[in-house]
Amino acid sequence: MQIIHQLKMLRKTVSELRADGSTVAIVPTMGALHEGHLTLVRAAKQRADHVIATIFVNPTQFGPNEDLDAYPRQLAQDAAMLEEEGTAALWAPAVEEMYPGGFSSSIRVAGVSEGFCGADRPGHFDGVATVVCKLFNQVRPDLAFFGEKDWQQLAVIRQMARDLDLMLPEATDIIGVPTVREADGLAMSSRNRYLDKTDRAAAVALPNGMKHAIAAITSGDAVTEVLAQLQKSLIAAGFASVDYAQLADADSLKPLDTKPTKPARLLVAARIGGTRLIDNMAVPG
Ligand SMILES: Nc1ncnc2c1ncn2[C@@H]1O[C@H](COP(=O)(O)OP(=O)(O)OP(=O)(O)O)[C@@H](O)[C@H]1O
Ligand SMILES: CC(C)(CO)[C@@H](O)C(=O)[O-]
Ligand code: BAL
Repeated sequence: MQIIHQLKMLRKTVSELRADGSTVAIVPTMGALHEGHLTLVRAAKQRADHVIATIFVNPTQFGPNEDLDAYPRQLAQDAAMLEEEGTAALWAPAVEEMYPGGFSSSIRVAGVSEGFCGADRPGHFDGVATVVCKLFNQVRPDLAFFGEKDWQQLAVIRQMARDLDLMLPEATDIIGVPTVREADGLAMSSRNRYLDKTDRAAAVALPNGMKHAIAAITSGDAVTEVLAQLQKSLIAAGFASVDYAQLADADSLKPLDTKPTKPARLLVAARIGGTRLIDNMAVPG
């Protein structure tokens, strides 16, 4: 597996991989890889001849008081895991390679980026959309794989790709991969490693509370009461605060206050021991 830090070299590698008509899939990440990321790589390998993984801790998607500096960086370990999965190349640019001096563009995806994490993390999805658009232009993949764990991110990327003509038939098809969970149900996330033992044990209240809430909504309980109860149960379990716990249309992410009549999503972000965890689950409509 080639580890590439220069855009010039990336372009050369991509054209070599494509020379015989092979297809290329991209798996964008911020590194600190876990089984969730590797599942994306495996899904990509099944659908494309070659997989290019990217590792870039993108400064423009972090707010001023967020964990940009603390975010785990372990390139050698990540590279070994990707190599094991048969990844063709790892694109790991430095910040200056991605954002050379004078960089001054930004992509804003209105609507779908505005509530939920977009409301709690101003500018976050502008940073995500801009860097993902750059990654697509740098690699020009046939397929791109993202996790459903970041449901709103996936919706933002799909909207951007539609709006800016980045999707098939001429360019990139975007594939969402279901959330990979720990044995107790907690969604895998690089940030789980911030949790101490007590908070890690308490964090299981998030998926458990969500499952309970979905069962209650499905059986006809009032949505607003169920969501209020979910928030209370998270605080009782040891979460410090709940940024949002909301039912929404699965595609448009428009909030819903009543039992859904078409596929919906329960989305939650909550903080425990200084760590912000997100999760989402399907709610049948
Ligand atoms: N548990 C998971 N299951 C499926 N996909 C995942 C999972 N965790 C992350 N991904 C996906 O991997 C890609 C890279 O995500 P990222 O590197 O931010 O990892 P992360 O674990 O989500 O980290 P963070 O703690 O920053 O949220 C994204 O498309 C993300 O949705
Ligand atoms: C898509 C992404 C790699 C863009 O930096 C990031 O937001 C992530 O890891 O989910
Ligand atoms: N997994 C989403 C990237 C972020 O939280 O910045």
